[in-house]
Amino acid sequence: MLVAGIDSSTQSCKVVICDAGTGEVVRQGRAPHPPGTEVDPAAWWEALQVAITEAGGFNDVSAISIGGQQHGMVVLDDTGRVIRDALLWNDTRSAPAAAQLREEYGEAALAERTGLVPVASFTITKLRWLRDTEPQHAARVAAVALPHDWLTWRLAGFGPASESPNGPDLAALTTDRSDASGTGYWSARTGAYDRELLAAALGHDAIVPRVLGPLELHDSGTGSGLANVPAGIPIAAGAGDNAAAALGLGLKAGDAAISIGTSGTAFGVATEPTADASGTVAGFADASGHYLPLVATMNAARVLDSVAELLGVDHDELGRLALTSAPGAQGLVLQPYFEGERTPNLPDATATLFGMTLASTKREHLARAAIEGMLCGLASGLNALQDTGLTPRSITLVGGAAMNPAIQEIAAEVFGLPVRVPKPGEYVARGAARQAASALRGAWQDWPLDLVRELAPAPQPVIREQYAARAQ
Ligand SMILES: Nc1ncnc2c1ncn2[C@@H]1O[C@H](COP(=O)(O)OP(=O)(O)O)[C@@H](O)[C@H]1O
Ligand SMILES: O=C(CO)[C@@H](O)[C@H](O)COP(=O)(O)O
Repeated sequence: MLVAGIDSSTQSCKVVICDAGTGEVVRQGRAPHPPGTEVDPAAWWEALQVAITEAGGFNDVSAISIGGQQHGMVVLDDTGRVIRDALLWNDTRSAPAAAQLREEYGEAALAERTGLVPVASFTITKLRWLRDTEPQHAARVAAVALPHDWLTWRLAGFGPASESPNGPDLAALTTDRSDASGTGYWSARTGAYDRELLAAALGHDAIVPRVLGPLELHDSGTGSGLANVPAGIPIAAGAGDNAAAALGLGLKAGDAAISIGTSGTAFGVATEPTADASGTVAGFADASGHYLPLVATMNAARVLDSVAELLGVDHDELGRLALTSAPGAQGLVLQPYFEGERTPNLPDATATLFGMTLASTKREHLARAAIEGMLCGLASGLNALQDTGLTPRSITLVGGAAMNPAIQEIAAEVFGLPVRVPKPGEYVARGAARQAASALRGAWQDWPLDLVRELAPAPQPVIREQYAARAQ
């Protein structure tokens, strides 16, 4: 029996088709998403179709689940149409709206109420921005969804009447607890929406997706009429991408992972919800019924993309160059806030290169400084997770940049824990597929995880010391 998992992530859509019993990937496909932090959801729907086709279609698939980038604001009118382009998690225009919400309700009170202290990434701040900046759009909002909610709804055949066999039934929108917990108007602690906060942000109440349980299936199976997606395939609840990665890696309570994709995230599975009034740790729920405290940075894989491009090398060569430098990169420190930053909350920050001397201003030192600076932000995130009581024995590395051997080795120098590297793969999509298999069979399926590398901690304190001395 085969199941399909989808990762509709920031940069691309990935589809894996797996054996439901073993998790072995038998086919896969992918398609790019448009660049930018404001995207027409139609582009995700088109990319999904291309990726499904590249994966050979779903004719032989028994269940499907969608994981997706978290927090993106998808606003729908009462005809099921998307009102404006979605604002993504890495769009910082709602930073003033976030500050307003923090001022109105208080940081500690919001952390207690929703698990989150609002920053520009979270959906609630985007709704407040919409209310104040595009009131004509805010007034038309009948429902608010997240990327994976909206794609699930479309795959089930819902949407504007002219495009969807099942029409614009907004009550058929669903989500799961992991993605709901990233909105800022749902509480992982109570498992309920906070409608007062939703209305205070948007200016009025709206339909929000029904939160399915971890192994619950959508009431409708597939029904979109796509040529290579037969009608009636069961669709599972789906998840936010980090929670889906936790499923794909088989993380258990107490385990932690670090993902290096467009975002950098450090997260772990906890048995109790967290409420960090400093806002460093987001108190998310996971997709299994536990919790997923998480620290996210906005500057991760693309820092390396940018420095590799500057040096005129590919990722492999960037890694090789970095390893010819030495820990501390001869004093060169890159604070990599190219896109502003979320943790720490510095939405308008830019990147800075410190410590340039005639000796340090060399290609290999810049390559290493980029990797070290990017990993130092994640190491601080890991420490913040540990401060919440999480005591992981190792870190599992995932995401596009985690496949780079230099990043793996430098991670062992900065994280202070053993680093486990799984076989290259799409672990968000695999986690979604595992959820689909488990929901279909009514019990969690254990899929083995193949590791290709395990690195012992190789502490190089100079890296974090000199970063801390320079960084904001
Ligand atoms: N070997 C590598 N070394 C460093 N970065 C890499 C490597 N391979 C891919 N990447 C980067 O990883 C990113 C894509 O990772 P991915 O986890 O798929 O991102 P997302 O889920 O945010 O869309 C891209 O920025 C890509 O350039
Ligand atoms: O905002 C967060 C987590 O809070 C990000 O992790 C997004 O969920 C995007 O993930 P990638 O597409 O970078 O994997």
